[in-house]
Amino acid sequence: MCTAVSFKTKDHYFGRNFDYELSYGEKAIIIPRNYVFELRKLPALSKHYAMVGLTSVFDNTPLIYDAVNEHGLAMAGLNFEGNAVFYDFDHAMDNVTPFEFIPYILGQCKNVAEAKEMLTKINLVNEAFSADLPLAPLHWIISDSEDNTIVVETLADGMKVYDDPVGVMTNNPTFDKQLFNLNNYRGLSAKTPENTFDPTVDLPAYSRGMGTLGLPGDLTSSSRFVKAAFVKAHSVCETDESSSVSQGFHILSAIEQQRGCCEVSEGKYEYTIYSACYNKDKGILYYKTYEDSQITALNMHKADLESEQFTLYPLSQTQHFNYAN
Ligand SMILES: C[C@H](CCC(=O)NCCS(=O)(=O)O)[C@H]1CC[C@H]2[C@@H]3[C@H](O)C[C@@H]4C[C@H](O)CC[C@]4(C)[C@H]3C[C@H](O)[C@]12C
Repeated sequence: MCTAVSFKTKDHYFGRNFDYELSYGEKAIIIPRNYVFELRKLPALSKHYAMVGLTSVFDNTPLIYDAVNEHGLAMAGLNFEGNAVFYDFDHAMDNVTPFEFIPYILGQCKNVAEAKEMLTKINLVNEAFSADLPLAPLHWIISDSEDNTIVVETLADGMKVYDDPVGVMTNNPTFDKQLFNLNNYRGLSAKTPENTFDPTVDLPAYSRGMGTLGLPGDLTSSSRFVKAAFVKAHSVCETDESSSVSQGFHILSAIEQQRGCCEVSEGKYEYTIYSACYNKDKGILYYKTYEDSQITALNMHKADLESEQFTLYPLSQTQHFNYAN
């Protein structure tokens, strides 16, 4: 399971939990403007926007999970098992493989409006990276520095591009159903509710937080969608960078997964391998891993963005303690 959330304070942020039972050797990456993205069905992208993100690398090729580009457009791929369909080659379209989709969009679009325009020409073609790395059944969230957010799903009846008014995406079911499900929680509130149940009966508010009674806390993708949307909608925080990034991780921690609670096969557990929080305006990736709660920051603007080589940064996987004595 994974969850992505966009939010804003003074700047605009985009966060993502990467939840899974195994790692493909994820690393942080800065990809400069002149790195040549070879494409399977289209001419290479030899000049494009720079980006910072999280990726695995196979055959010296970055296969990006989530990233933000130098114009503040962010994108992430999340599992969409059983729903994602990729299509046969279409001569009338720009055929892009699913593993090329994130760099293809972030390399060429400044914002969601440009991405929407580009999506009208894209056919996500059913070609895997290699025999060892089959097609990943993903859907994608794309969010810009004006906080416009869309979700892209390729279903049996074609590509759907949904406006995402809550700025949240998880996994199944399809996005329209996820959004509709929020209706079931429209009565939830950060405030203590009045007794409308039966005002003639004494029903005292015996606890704080009674407005959130019924907010799901389980690990299903539909519950995580509701919880992330509620927490984001009610998030209150100072607008400076430190407070905003801290708040971003607090939002993500509301739907993080502790190892042991979701067994996906005998002895294998899904857990939050990393949480990433991007400042879209400043091109900074902040991340934490399951093993290291300290926040690591990677600022793309501190790299040479005119270079032709990407730079990889191993994820920190040892806990950093602040010893008080
Ligand atoms: C499984 C990951 C998504 C995490 C997630 O959503 N988990 C929820 C599981 S569930 O719905 O609740 O069951 C996705 C995100 C990015 C994916 C990877 C990236 O797309 C890059 C390559 C793409 C290759 O085609 C397959 C390997 C791969 C390395 C992918 C493996 C896997 O599908 C990843 C790691």
